[in-house]
Amino acid sequence: MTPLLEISGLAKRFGKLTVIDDLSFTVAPGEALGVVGPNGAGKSTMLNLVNGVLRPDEGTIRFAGTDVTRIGADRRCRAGIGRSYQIPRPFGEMTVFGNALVGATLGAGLRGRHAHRAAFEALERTELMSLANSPAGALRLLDRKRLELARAMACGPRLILLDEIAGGLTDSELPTLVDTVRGLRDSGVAVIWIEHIVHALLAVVDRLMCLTYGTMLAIGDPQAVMRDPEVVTAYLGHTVERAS
Ligand SMILES: Nc1ncnc2c1ncn2[C@@H]1O[C@H](COP(=O)(O)OP(=O)(O)OP(=O)(O)O)[C@@H](O)[C@H]1O
Repeated sequence: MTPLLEISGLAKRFGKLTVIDDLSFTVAPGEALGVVGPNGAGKSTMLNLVNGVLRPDEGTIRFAGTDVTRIGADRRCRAGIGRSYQIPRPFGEMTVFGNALVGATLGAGLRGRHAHRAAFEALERTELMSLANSPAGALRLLDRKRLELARAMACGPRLILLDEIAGGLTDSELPTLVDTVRGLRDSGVAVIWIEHIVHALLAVVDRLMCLTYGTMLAIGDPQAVMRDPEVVTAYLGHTVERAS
C-alpha cells in the first residue's frame, strides 16, 4: 500500500544539539502509530517537523504523494495534517462549537455552511455535541482534551498528530479518551500518537516506534517493541511494567 506519510532521512538541529538524526519511517492510510521514548528524545520535535511548525535541516516529508517538506503549517493543515497539543488551550470565552468553528475556518480555510458542517461533524466524532453551546472555559479536563481533538478534526485531516493528550486524566476518564481516539482511527484517519501512558497507546495503535536521542530504536508490533531489550534499557523498565 502506498504510504500516506513518508519520512526519509529527517534531521533537525538546534545549534549544536542534534534532536532528530536520520529518521525514516512511513505511516499507512488509516494506520495508528504510537511513539514512546524518554524525555527529550525528540518526539514533539518530530511532530513539529511533520506538521510544518519546524523545518528540517535534512531529509524529506511526503504526504499523500506530495513533497511537503518546504511548505508551512497552514498549508499542511489544509492538505490534511491535523495536530493536537500537550496542553489544551481552548478559547475559554467562546463556546465549544465556536472553538471547533475556528479549526474549520482558520485551519481548513472553510467558509459559511461548509465550516459549520465541519465543526458539527468534529463535535459528533469527539462526542462533544451535547456540550456544543457550553463555554469552553467551563469544560472538565476530559472534555478539554476532546475539544483539542475536535479542533484538529474540524480541518478534515487524513492524519492527526496527538502529543500526550492522555496526561492528567483519571483512571476512569482514560478509557473514554482511548475510545474516542480508536473511533477516529477506525473511521479511517491515520494517527501518530506520542504518549507516556503506554497502556493507553497499546489499546489503540497498530505499530509502535521508540525514539531515543532523535534516532529510531525500534518500530513494529507494539508488544514486541515494548519487550525489545534495547527499548527496555533506553525507556526504563518501570514503563514496561506500567504497560503490562
Ligand atoms: N526550540 C528549541 N530550541 C532549542 N532546543 C530545543 C527546542 N525545542 C526542543 N529542544 C530540545 O530538543 C530536545 C528534544 O525535545 P522534545 O521536546 O522534542 O523532546 P520530547 O521527546 O518530546 O520530550 P518530552 O517527552 O519531555 O515531551 C530537548 O533537549 C529540548 O530541550
